[in-house]
Amino acid sequence: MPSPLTSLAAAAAANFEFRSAEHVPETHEWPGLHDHPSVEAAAAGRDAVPVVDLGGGGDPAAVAQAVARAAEEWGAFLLVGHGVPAGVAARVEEQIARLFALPAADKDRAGRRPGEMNGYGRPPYAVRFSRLMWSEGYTFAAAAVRDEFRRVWPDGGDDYHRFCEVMEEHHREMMALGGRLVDVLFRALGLTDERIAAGETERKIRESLTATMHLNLYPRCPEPERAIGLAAHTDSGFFTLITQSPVPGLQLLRRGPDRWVTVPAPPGAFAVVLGDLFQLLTNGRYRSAFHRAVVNGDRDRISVPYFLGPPPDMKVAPLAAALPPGGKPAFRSVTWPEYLGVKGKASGFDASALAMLQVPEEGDKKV
Ligand SMILES: C=C1C[C@]23C[C@@]1(O)CC[C@H]2[C@@]12CCC[C@@](C)(C(=O)O1)[C@H]2[C@@H]3C(=O)O
Ligand SMILES: O=C(O)CCC(=O)C(=O)O
Ligand SMILES: [Fe+2]
Repeated sequence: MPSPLTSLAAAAAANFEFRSAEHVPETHEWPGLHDHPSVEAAAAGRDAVPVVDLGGGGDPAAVAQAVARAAEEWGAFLLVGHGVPAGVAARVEEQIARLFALPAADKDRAGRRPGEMNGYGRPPYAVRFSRLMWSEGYTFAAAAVRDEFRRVWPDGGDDYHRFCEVMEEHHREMMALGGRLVDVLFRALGLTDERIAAGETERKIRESLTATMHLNLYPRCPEPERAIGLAAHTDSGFFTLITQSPVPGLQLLRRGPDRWVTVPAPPGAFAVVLGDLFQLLTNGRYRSAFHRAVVNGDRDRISVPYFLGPPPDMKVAPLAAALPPGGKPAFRSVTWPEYLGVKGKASGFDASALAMLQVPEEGDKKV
């Protein structure tokens, strides 16, 4: 793991102005970005990013089969036919562009404080890296938007109210869609409708979902090959619904041969990315997706990941219904904050951290 930024470099970088940059400075230059080639998603074949259509008329069994394949092989898919009105994403993007265009002093009032998750600034895992990413971010609990954004607009006002209304509309739509998607993912695992509706754990998971939003602005970059918008990682919660500008930038790592597949960004589609806790919940059957965001030489890009996961005090364990007959859970139970602690100590920011929660199989030697 590269050493964290020195305080001097961090201070210099904090004042960095993306808009006036003609080059990528050393503080933002990432080595190893092209260790694997980047490829466009194909229309068919092994690099075709799976598309799941929830639209009416589809055979539920066929939808479940498509979701199971996507979740097992990619840990990600594009979601269409979801019923969320197109205007919601357009309004969200407009408001986020306005937020990030505010004077630095307004945004810095909401700066993320050390040890805190919420606020304006670099994403939490950025402390692990010695280089800076080509992006601005803002993280907040989706249910607390009004309190959070008083930090940016202490006096309230029209801009504040409009921003909050639009984020709340997005939150309502995404939470409803997230609940539907939990059921679809469970059905794809082979759970019966009865179990999904009435199984105690299954119901608890659906009804207690919590949501965090992280707003990303990737400013146009004069040398896009030398910078990264968001370094490669897996998300740690259950799954993430990503709204993105019609500018591709999200990439998924595919193995054998290793390559970064760029996810298309058709208007109206959400990218769904499974996180590590869903991998644990399904006893390893579904995979979290290792992904990153690249930057664009001509255009800004905005993405709005909506992270869904369990409440902080809920222990997540492999679902009984996901175990093979007579099989044992492969992982011990963990809360989301406990898992973030485990992952924070691992060498990469990916699902390999789950290995630390693995239950030794019978017959394994104790060391
Ligand atoms: C809910 C969360 C997921 C996240 C950590 C966080 O508490 C809030 C921000 C999320 C984010 C966004 C950028 C990448 C990421 C790895 C990070 O550092 O912050 C993810 C975190 C995650 O999924 O673990
Ligand atoms: O910008 C994107 O499409 C991906 C964002 C992302 O992976 C994240 O914020 O965790
Ligand atoms: Fe992510």
